[in-house]
Amino acid sequence: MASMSAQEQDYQQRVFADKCRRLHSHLLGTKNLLDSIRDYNRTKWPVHYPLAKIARAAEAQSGMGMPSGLRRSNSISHSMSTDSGLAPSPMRRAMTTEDSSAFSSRMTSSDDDLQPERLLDPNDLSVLRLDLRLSYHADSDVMGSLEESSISRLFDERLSQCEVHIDKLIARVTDKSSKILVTGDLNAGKSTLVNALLRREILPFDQQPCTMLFCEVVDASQNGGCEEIHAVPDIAKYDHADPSTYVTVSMGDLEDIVMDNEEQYQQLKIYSQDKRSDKESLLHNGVVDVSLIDSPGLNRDSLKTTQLFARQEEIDVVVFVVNAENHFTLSGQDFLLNAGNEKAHIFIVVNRFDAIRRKDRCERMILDQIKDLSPLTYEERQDLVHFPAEASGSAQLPEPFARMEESLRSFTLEQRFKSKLAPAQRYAMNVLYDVQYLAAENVASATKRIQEINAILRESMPKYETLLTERTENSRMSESILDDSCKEVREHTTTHLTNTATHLEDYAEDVLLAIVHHLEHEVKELVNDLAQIEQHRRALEPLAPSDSSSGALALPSGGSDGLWDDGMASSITASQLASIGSISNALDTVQLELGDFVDLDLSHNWGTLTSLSASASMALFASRSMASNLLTLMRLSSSIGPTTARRLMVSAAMLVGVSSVFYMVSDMDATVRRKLSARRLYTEASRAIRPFVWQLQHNFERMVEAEERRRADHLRKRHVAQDSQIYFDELRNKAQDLANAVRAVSADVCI
Ligand SMILES: Nc1nc2c(ncn2[C@@H]2O[C@H](COP(=O)(O)OP(=O)(O)OP(=O)(O)O)[C@@H](O)[C@H]2O)c(=O)[nH]1
Repeated sequence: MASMSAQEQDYQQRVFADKCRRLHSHLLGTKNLLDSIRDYNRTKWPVHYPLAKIARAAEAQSGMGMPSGLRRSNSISHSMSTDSGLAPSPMRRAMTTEDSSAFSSRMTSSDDDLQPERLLDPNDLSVLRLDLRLSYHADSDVMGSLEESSISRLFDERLSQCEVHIDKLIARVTDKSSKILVTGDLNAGKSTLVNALLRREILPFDQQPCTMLFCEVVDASQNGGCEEIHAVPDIAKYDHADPSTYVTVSMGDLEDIVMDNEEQYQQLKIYSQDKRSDKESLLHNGVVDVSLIDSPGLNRDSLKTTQLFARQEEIDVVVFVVNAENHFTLSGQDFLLNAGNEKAHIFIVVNRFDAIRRKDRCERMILDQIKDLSPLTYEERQDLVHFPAEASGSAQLPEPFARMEESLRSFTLEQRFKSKLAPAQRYAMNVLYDVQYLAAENVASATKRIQEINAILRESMPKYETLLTERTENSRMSESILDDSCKEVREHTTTHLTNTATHLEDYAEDVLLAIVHHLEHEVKELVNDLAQIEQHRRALEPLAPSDSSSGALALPSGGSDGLWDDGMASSITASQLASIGSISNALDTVQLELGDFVDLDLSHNWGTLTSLSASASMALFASRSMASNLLTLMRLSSSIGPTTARRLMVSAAMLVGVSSVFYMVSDMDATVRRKLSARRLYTEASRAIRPFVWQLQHNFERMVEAEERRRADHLRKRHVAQDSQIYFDELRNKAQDLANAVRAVSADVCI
């Protein structure tokens, strides 16, 4: 790669600044989209996560016979996966499973430097894939076993993580410096390489593993030109202007700290002066501030490896140092596979190559490995894969090392877009592809939901309409039944009572006639007696003085001979009450009262009653031609004895009493008719039946209300689904537009 002129450098600076600005804006847009999805997921529509499809994709992936190292585990157990911009092909969303064979043939090809083909099924997610530690199968209904809310919560967390990562990418895009991570297996020669690039033996090196923490070598100009070593316990809080965030270490103690660090420091910041010119120095080069980070061996322990992965977003260039004697170990392969997802291009330095006897064979074998592990790196192997001889620190470096150094400088400086902006661009693209994919899934899900609800509403409509009709019909019918029932009760009651009253009347009449006959007999007997007495008196008349002054009938009055004493009255009243009480009981069902049958207010009506009874008795006497006999009786009463008169009067009193009852009973029908009017019977019956009608109508109302609530609930859900359909459709379009804009940032990457 030829060096750029000052003019070219200036132009490239401006282009780079423009790309940074655009990418920064798109990253913000992407973050806003995620924010909007989070909000929607929380408040309106739990985002449908296509677990089953992803499970099938995972199975299809494993069915394609990919090497185990190339398969993604179902669980994103590695934090690298969280942060990586696992790049899908622009075509991957359009692919179907039928395309999988074609897909597999494209696995190692590339149509876009920034969009390396993913080793994933098209129906898959990358950045927004959930960390579900499940062993699921395509056939199993995983969604069914997981609460929708749990998925929603996990998805919310994933979105949150993505937003945090985008914030870091934004910080990177606006950062004016570049970080080069030097990594590789234990004792591969990482520290030796960094020292060679710095032309100073700053970092300790040894035949045995010695680097125990990350050592970042930064140009001293970033520390006011002062050479210092800061041991940083918490790199997230580090501020070189705040001494409380680090411990200053002398150059003499550096080796001890690097070799013996026991987790007390996360990182060393080594501010070093490079007295070389900008053209020669990698740290200060006149274009961008570069720092070199030496790291512990990948296979030292998982903790440091994890830390390394977690810090991926801060790294612009990865220099992977591989020991030519060991080739790529498993940990090295794993790193390249994962790092390659975000850092499509890895700068590879094959160390200890000088010690190899069959160099061509070694070179071929290592390149073959690289071809599998990092296809894009392999494609640019001329610039990115180097086999330098050991840099001994002498002023005159071997030619392969000089070429490697120039390539690294060029890769870092001239292709900063690839090394610095591309990871952010790739990550944003992956997020936006995932958003499009999820948006499409949710549009489909919402559409399906709407169709289901429409089907439910359609199917339930006849039932609802029938219910409404039946409610109206029931209301009308129940009123009609009520009316009919009341009429029936009224008629039945009237008939029954009339019959009862008639029977009572007949009975009373029979009793009265018997008494009348008895009385007639008594009167006849009495008349006969009187006739005999008369004869006897006439026979004796000459012997006795005449007493014609007492010709009038003298009824006994007062004392125990009184006919209408209270005892008699109460006796009649009690018997009347007793007989009529049974009727009252029989009529309880319609809540009739005794007073409805007879006028029992005797205290007020007694006078009327007695006079009417007397009239009735007289009428009976008249009808039986007893008037003359009675008149005779009355006329002769003065001449009969008290015993005979009492018999007569008792019989007469009985006649009067029975006549009174007869009157009351004979009047009962009229009283019943008067008091129990048709309207009253109707009202009473209605009052008795109405609660059942109300209950029936209430039950119908409740059924209608329940159905209406169900329908309202479905309508509400359909409304939410329709909103979601619109929202996710718009989201898909926005994500697509944004993805195009992000892609366009790299359009003029080569100037
Ligand atoms: N022959 C040869 N030896 C090398 C080369 N590079 C490094 N070494 C030696 O390999 C040993 C380990 O080198 P380091 O730089 O300490 O390796 P490292 O990868 O930093 O080791 P750790 O940080 O402990 O993982 C040292 O003795 C170096 O002199 C090389 O290119 N050729």
